Amino acid sequence: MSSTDQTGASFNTFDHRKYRRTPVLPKADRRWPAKQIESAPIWCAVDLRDGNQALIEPMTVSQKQRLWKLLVKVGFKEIEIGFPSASQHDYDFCRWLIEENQIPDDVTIQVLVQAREALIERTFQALEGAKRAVVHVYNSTSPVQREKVFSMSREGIIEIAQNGARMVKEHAERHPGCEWMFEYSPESFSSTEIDFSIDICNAVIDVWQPTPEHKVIFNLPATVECATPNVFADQIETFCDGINKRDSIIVSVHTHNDRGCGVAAGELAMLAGADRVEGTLMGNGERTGNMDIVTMAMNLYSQGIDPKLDISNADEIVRVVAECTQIEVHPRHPWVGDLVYTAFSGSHQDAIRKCLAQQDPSEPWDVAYLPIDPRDIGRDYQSVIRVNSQSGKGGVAYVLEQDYGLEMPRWMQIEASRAVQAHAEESAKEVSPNEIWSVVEKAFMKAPENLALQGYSLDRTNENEMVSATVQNREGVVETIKGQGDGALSAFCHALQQYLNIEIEIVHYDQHAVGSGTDASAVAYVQAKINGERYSGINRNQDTISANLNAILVCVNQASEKMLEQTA
Ligand SMILES: CC(=O)SCCNC(=O)CCNC(=O)[C@H](O)C(C)(C)COP(=O)(O)OP(=O)(O)OC[C@H]1O[C@@H](n2cnc3c(N)ncnc32)[C@H](O)[C@@H]1OP(=O)(O)O
Ligand SMILES: CC(C)C(=O)C(=O)O
Ligand SMILES: [Mg+2]
Repeated sequence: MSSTDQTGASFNTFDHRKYRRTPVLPKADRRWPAKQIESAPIWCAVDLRDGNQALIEPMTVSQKQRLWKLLVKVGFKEIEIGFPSASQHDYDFCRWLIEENQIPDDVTIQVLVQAREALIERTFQALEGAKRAVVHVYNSTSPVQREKVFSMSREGIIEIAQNGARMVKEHAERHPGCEWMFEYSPESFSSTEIDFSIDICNAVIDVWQPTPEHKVIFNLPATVECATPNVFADQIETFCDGINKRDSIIVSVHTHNDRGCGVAAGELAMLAGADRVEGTLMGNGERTGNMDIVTMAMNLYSQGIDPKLDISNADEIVRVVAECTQIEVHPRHPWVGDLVYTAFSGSHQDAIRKCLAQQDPSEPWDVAYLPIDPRDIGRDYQSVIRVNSQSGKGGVAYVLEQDYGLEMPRWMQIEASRAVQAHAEESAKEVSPNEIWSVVEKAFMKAPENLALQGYSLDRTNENEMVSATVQNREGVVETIKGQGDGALSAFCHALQQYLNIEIEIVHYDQHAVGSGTDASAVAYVQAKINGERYSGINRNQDTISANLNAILVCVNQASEKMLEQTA
């Protein structure tokens, strides 16, 4: 297939010449780049409308009810509940909210409607009995919509907007029992010439006559995201500068994510003057979705700004949204995906483990690779470090410390990590904490029992420790061996040296307690050079000396096994 450009030349498929660049506004007084976001915007959740209209199977009333309850729980004070004139489901849902008193006093519902008489009438029927509501009316304003969809001049499009605004106002006046608020969206704002966007909104102002006490909302959508976020920010700043009665207007933005910058555009729009942000949880919505409110709220949170939304139970949010929309959340979704606080790679694990160990709970969060404390959103540290073939000693050490209480010295971490790495490479899979333990147990704790310790006694004379130990060999013969040294470990090595006729030199030795009180035990780590080769052993025991002697026995047994293999 081919099409033609303005000069009559044909385009191929995947031919970039087919597309036009979005112009950048010639703006001399750009102020937004020097600003910072200081506080959360007024949030409006549009999950039940924009999110819903994009689903393969729109939500049932009961799914909407569930999502509504979640939105209220998360703390939204403005919630667009649907397009009641478009479907019976949306109408019934609106009636349920009102008739069943489901709307908390501090929450305002919002409904969307086209600028069309019959639809506006039906919308007000749906809102009968509401205490407070935002009626959101829209029509599209961009050149392509004007020329190809509506076949109208700018004047005709302004007339649609003014008629819609007038009808909404008149209906509201007929229902004085409700505290009404009006919202107008020049749909496709981001693709509309900025002077026309300002003109059409000023024309709506003429109808609605807002005041600082009774403001109206102008919601400026990037209906289809078509440029870099800075271009959108320029449009918002220019709009804020040019609109009449700015003090009577709440400037709202509603970005979509076609280029993957929905959140960035929303954030830059706030710098440019937007007061309010519409979006959805995890960004469900038309095509690539709406602006993701969870992401923007967490972006604020991670900068020390109160997002005015409670994302502390992220897993519940993810679960309910996925169940209601039937769309899974990607495991790498910003802030709330399953894998976003998990490090597999060695150097990341090492840095995280060191930083977590130094993090003072009374100091600001300062942990490499973890932009927030995962516990803030209900995640635990358990899953922060996971091990596969990309992992290093830090990860293995972290898992063994967290799950099994082993505080391995650095040299032992290196040994353990080698064994786990070899296992991971062989299996080509993630290695679970259980498997890590099994690998370490097999390699360093459970060497074949060529020699087993049955008991020992110590006798200290002058500077020397005398050890007398009962050992059983693989044939079941029990013997008492004796040695002396400047401590129990060296005395035991001396005894083993004589008994087995081998050379033993302790290269590393460490030990620590695990637990406290009657549950306390000791863990000993020993690395020994036996007949010129290094072996490492770990033993955990109620008794510290037994832990030490057993750890050296692991090394000796490994060496014996190797010697047996070599002579076989
Ligand atoms: C960017 C957005 O998300 S906008 C919101 C979009 N959401 C939805 O459309 C979901 C709900 N909508 C619907 O279910 C249907 O569109 C309904 C029930 C509201 C209306 O359905 P229908 O009357 O069958 O018509 P349809 O939506 O196709 O309307 C197109 C007509 O309305 C006109 N129209 C479209 N939008 C608007 C508007 N905002 N204001 C005034 N007229 C409009 C069109 O020009 C067209 O007119 P024509 O029939 O004279 O050619
Ligand atoms: C109705 C409007 C606000 C909309 O959803 C959009 O333009 O994306
Ligand atoms: Mg939208």
